[in-house]
Amino acid sequence: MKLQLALDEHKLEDALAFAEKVIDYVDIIEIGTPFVIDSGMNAVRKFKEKFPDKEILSDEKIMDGGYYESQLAFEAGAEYVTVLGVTDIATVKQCVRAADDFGKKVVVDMICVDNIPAKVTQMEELGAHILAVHTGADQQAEGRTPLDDLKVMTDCAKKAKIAVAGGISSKTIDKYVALKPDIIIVGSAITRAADPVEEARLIKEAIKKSQ
Ligand SMILES: O=C([C@H](O)CO)[C@H](O)[C@H](O)COP(=O)(O)O
Repeated sequence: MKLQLALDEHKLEDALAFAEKVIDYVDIIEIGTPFVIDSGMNAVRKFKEKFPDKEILSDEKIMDGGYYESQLAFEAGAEYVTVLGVTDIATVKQCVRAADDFGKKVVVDMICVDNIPAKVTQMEELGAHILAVHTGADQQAEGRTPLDDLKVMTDCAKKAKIAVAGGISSKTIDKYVALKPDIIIVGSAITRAADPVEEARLIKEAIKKSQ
């Protein structure tokens, strides 16, 4: 089980310095969507240069132009790119084609997908590598969590790897690791913590204990 650190709100130089502090606990560094909007593929390149042994995810949440937008991430050094599960199947197919051409992976973000079992079947049929259960920041603000969707996903996914995101912290991590996803994604609980290193350490410890 890997820990993915989502960097959403930092500027590039601050993000690089922040990541340095917690890097020992992190397997995948996510260049989060707001960060991609702010710094683009330059952030992916800079993170890959500074942390060549870590995997990088470019959280583009692709909605169209699947091949080209995936290619941008992979050429910049990302191992993973995200596409939205709610988009047209043609776009997901193009992302998967790009990932296969570059030897990289596509993560389908299931945010706002209503029928998770049907979408899982469709995504697995077209070869999506990872499916991410995701309760977005605005949904979290209304009191929602990704736990129930993760249960549904673990019951129906047969071959894709599973990731989960949405307000997970050291206080809630045990409920998520118990369902054995392949990747746990944590953003604000670490980046906004009073002590980010301790928060990252506690989360990584819970992951290790569950294995
Ligand atoms: O994908 C994300 C969100 O849509 C903002 O871009 C976050 O990176 C993801 O939800 C993880 O962050 P937290 O929910 O703060 O843990």
